[in-house]
Amino acid sequence: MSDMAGGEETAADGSAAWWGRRAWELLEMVRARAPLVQCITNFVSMDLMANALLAAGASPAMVHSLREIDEFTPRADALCVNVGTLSDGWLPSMRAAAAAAARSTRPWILDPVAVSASEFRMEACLGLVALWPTVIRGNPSEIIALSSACRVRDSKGVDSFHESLDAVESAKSLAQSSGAVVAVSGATDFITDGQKVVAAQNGVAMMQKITATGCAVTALIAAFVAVEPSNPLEATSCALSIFGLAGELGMEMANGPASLRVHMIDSLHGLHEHTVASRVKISLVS
Ligand SMILES: Nc1ncnc2c1ncn2[C@@H]1O[C@H](COP(=O)(O)OP(=O)(O)OP(=O)(O)O)[C@@H](O)[C@H]1O
Ligand SMILES: Cc1ncsc1CCO
Ligand SMILES: [Mg+2]
Repeated sequence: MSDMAGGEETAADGSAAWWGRRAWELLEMVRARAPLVQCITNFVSMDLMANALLAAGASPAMVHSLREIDEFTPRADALCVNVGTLSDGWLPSMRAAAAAAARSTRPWILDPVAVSASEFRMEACLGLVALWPTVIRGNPSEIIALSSACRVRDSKGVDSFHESLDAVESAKSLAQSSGAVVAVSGATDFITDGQKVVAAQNGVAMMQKITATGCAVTALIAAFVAVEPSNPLEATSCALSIFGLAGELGMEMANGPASLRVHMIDSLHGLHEHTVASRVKISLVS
């Protein structure tokens, strides 16, 4: 709960203490409400994504058949669409679910994995961006590529070849053109609504050595936006920071990527108010 003692920290004023309390408040809301998050995601990420959502207190559902969308998507509290292992068969489900979420005023979040890998992927992502995602979260190369809507010739894979700071201007322009909050992950995560820019600095570099940590944090963003749909900028910033904090705590017990994966999930599940309030590192950049 927000502690207004002192009186001066009543808004997103950029103070670390305010953000720490806000992150705890939203995590508590996720734990209390257990939002149902529908995930249409890649085969690599399904397990980590579902377990990260469960550890945070949300309720994951990997539902992707076109025959279930009209019935199921309006009942979900948020939708996460991830094009990591995109195929002709799944794209219609992604489009239908995004449209159904938008129609039922449910937040939906896009993860444009490796958007520059092929024209098929780029066209698919541009089509999905046109369906009004609430948030778009990608690594720097993905956000730069999607923002400029052209292929990045030096990167064809799912990993990023850019630093997140390089992508801030691209993120702002993508946010302005799409109407979505755009988040770029990295050593510092940057989150923007096209005007304000927020930085979230939790996390450890080893998280990049576990496949699908980015996919999992996108799903966590969906859970946070589900409980705070009126403020996707704050919800997205807090989700990224909470996930990074779980990585930091997990790293204290890990020997490498495989054990970090396990300890990160345990840490996400066990987060306490004092740890969140004192270790969340979020600030308003501009
Ligand atoms: N150098 C770093 N230091 C600290 N945290 C990092 C670093 N790089 C990435 N992270 C964190 O790791 C998580 C995944 O981000 P990343 O940019 O690797 O996503 P991604 O490339 O989409 O991953 P994937 O495609 O494997 O799911 C995020 O929570 C991000 O904050
Ligand atoms: C490795 C990989 N390939 C397609 S999706 C995915 C998971 C990380 O995005
Ligand atoms: Mg990714």
